[in-house]
Amino acid sequence: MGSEWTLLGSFTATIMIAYTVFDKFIPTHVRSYIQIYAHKLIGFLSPYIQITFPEFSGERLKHSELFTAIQTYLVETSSQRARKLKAEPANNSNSPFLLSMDDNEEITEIFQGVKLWWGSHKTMLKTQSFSFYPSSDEKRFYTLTFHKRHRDIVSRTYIPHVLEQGKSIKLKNRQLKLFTNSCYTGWGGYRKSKWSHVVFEHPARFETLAMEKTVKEEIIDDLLTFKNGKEYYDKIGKAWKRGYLLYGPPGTGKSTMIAAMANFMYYDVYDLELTAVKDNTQLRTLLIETTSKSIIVIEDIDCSLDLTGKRVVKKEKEKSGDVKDTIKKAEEEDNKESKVTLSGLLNCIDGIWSGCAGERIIIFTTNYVEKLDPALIRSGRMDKKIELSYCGYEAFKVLAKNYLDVDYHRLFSVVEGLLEETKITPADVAENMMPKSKSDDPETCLKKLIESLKKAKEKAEEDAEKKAGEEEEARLKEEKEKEQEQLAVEEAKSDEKAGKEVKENGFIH
Ligand SMILES: Nc1ncnc2c1ncn2[C@@H]1O[C@H](COP(=O)(O)OP(=O)(O)OP(=O)(O)O)[C@@H](O)[C@H]1O
Ligand SMILES: [Mg+2]
Repeated sequence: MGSEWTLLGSFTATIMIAYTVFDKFIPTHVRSYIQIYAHKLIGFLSPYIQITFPEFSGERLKHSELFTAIQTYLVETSSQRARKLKAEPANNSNSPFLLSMDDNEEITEIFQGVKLWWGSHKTMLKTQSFSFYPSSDEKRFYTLTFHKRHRDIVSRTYIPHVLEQGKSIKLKNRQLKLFTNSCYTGWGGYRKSKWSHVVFEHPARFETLAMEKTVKEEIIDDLLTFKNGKEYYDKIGKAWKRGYLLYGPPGTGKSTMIAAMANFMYYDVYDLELTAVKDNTQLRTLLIETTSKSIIVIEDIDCSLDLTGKRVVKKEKEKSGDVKDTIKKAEEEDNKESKVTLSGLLNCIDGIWSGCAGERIIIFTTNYVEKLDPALIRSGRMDKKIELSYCGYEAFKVLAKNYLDVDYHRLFSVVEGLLEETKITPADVAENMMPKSKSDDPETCLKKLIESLKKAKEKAEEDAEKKAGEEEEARLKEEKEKEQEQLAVEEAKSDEKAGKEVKENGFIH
């Protein structure tokens, strides 16, 4: 700032020193007069404007969201520039502590060619009352100083920019949550389902997801377009939502992709277990309770809902093997209480889309896409269908980088050849390639993988041969049956003919 400001600074400092020195001797009402006139004098002489952002606002002294957003913004921008910093514990997993501008510290910032000064301050209120909380008497505030000719740009552009940035940084730094719904019995024996959550700390990222590069990029683009599409969705009059269907055999990375999406978008995950929801009404309540910027996941949709609307307990069936018992149990349960139906689910999804503002993604996963009702996966409900399939060479290279930290190895070409002839899931490739001891180098691990790929290939060939043999046997059997049928028809015909002749001629040759 110019010499004018320096002069003013010294003048203010002198006033402040005088104010501090005589603090104890001057009565409160005289002090406040001095304060008012000192500020008026400064305001009259100075071409600069100062805005104060207090930590608490309103009659009930609510924590100001404005202050929090500025604080977050300044933590990100000031820690590089401020010379007096303070370290505070952070409650996110990115870093154990946060560095922010210390009290009574000032930093400068240039925004669109405009110079601005941010100051961080703290005052102590002198209260008579006793408090257990020493910090409750502290009043913190930020000041923003700028030349009065920039008043418009600061109020119309800069402050909204700081608030928006602060909010988005806060969102990025918050801890993601994984919600699951569980059943409990409320008053009067009424069964309810409610969300409970844990911190979501899945390490999956798109970079470590093994799949074709082009498909991966397409999905990332789609997610980014969705994230930045608020205005577009408003313009076309559509709720800001997107539905994904992930399908493919077990172990191809459907759940891993959901975790990667959540980390990429910074969205909470609501893992909805339909079998723990009593009826359609409860389902609606659960979905309405979800917040925006979230991913609602219904895994194995074909197992959670029968497409005629009747719930089945396929997973249990598979586990126990005792089909009759499980069906009986499921029937008993169904008799005891109502159930979520396909139409109920569809209504809830459409309801939540139109009824709740805010960005939401809903993801269904299935191993059997062909079993799903077309109504469930029609465009508008499921906007994008993503197939996760067996491991190809590109996906293998990502896994090799993840697990062995190699970009290339002479054995890659052998693996490539075998992958073209074998169907193996990324989960199996990962399992076979993972080093089992410290002495396992990339070569050993790749050889192990090659061995299991060869075995898988042999087994597939054997299975194919067996299947071809069975098909041939079935074909021959069918042909033989047809021949016998034909023979029987012909015999019947000749018997009929002979019978006619006997009738007409009255004798047998
Ligand atoms: N495409 C992939 N990229 C990286 N890792 C993968 C991939 N697919 C599978 N994996 C690995 O295999 C494990 C199992 O994968 P995941 O649970 O995502 O499969 P899924 O498709 O959800 O299977 P399911 O249909 O049985 O639920 C994961 O923990 C991950 O380590
Ligand atoms: Mg899964």
